[in-house]
Amino acid sequence: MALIRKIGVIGQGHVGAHVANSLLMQGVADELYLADINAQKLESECQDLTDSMSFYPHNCRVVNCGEKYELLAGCDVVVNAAGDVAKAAGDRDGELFVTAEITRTWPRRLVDAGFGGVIVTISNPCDVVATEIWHLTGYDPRRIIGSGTALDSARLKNAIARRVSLDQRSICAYMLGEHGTSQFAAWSAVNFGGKPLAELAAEQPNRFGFDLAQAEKDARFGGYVTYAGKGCTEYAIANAAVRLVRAVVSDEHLVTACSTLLTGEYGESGHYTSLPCVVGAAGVEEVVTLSLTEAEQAELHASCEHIKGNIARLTWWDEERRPSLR
Ligand SMILES: NC(=O)c1ccc[n+]([C@@H]2O[C@H](COP(=O)([O-])OP(=O)(O)OC[C@H]3O[C@@H](n4cnc5c(N)ncnc54)[C@H](O)[C@@H]3O)[C@@H](O)[C@H]2O)c1
Repeated sequence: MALIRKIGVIGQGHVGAHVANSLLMQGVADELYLADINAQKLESECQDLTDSMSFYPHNCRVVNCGEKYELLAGCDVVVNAAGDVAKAAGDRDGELFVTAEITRTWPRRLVDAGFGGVIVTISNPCDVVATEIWHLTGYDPRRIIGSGTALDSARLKNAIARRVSLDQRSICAYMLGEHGTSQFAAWSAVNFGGKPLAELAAEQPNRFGFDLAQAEKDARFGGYVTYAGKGCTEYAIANAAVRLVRAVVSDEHLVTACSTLLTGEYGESGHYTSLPCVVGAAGVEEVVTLSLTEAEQAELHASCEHIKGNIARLTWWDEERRPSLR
């Protein structure tokens, strides 16, 4: 019996539509289940994707699920990209009350329909939404992955690669903490083929002794550069999310930054944020705790405080938790 890979995408805006296209371009899905409250947009996206089927590497059945989230219950992975990106123009937190409300709709319906897969959630503020999905579903937290700083880490590699003239994929570098402005570069962990950045900077200061603060700023605010001219960011986040989906469906045990529930790492617990994680069929299988410097740990704590502050703004949170979690 052939394995049928079923992937769902909730929200067919800029990001969700690119996730769908990227999944098909990379041949990751055999069946694609798309949902959105905007019936016309959804129908148009389904038409455009199926019109492209002759050009994708594999055939795929595309299912228009409308708002029937229950139809996604058989998926191996569901990607959440529902939101209203216009509200995030100046700050991702601007979408807090919008995405928090949206998240009160679909997760329970997936639970009640017997969903047994992994959720990759993109919608902002990413760490808060991931925490909320965990609270509302009561799932094993490893099954809920926030895309978190997977994207920001790619932006950091882009910023470093431009300065040192190396392939981005050959650089090990992480932005950690919140997928928001409180994220930070874990410079102490940056290495090239196993050689730490600090050693290279001492040996070749002209090439590797670049301005760390400026490179970090490029990563932290790269999304706003993209947003400024497009009113959204789409290619990089879609590819980052599909990378996570591939790691799950192929049980890759991929090491990547992503947002996961903290359970005591660096003294933090009870909410999602990004650390390097091992991602496979079960979702987040392990969290990699780095030997962060004291200054980096202070940045992580500040980032966690910001996420916890946003969670505290959602006053209905406790009443709506699933009983098993009270
Ligand atoms: N985590 C990241 O790195 C990252 C990067 C880019 C965008 N984002 C976030 O991803 C989300 C989507 O971004 P976008 O540019 O596609 O936004 P968008 O406004 O273009 O599209 C959002 C889509 O969600 C749909 N939607 C709203 N409520 C829904 C519901 N209850 N069920 C199903 N669909 C619903 C809308 O109809 C719309 O089609 C936003 O929250 C955005 O901030 C996150």
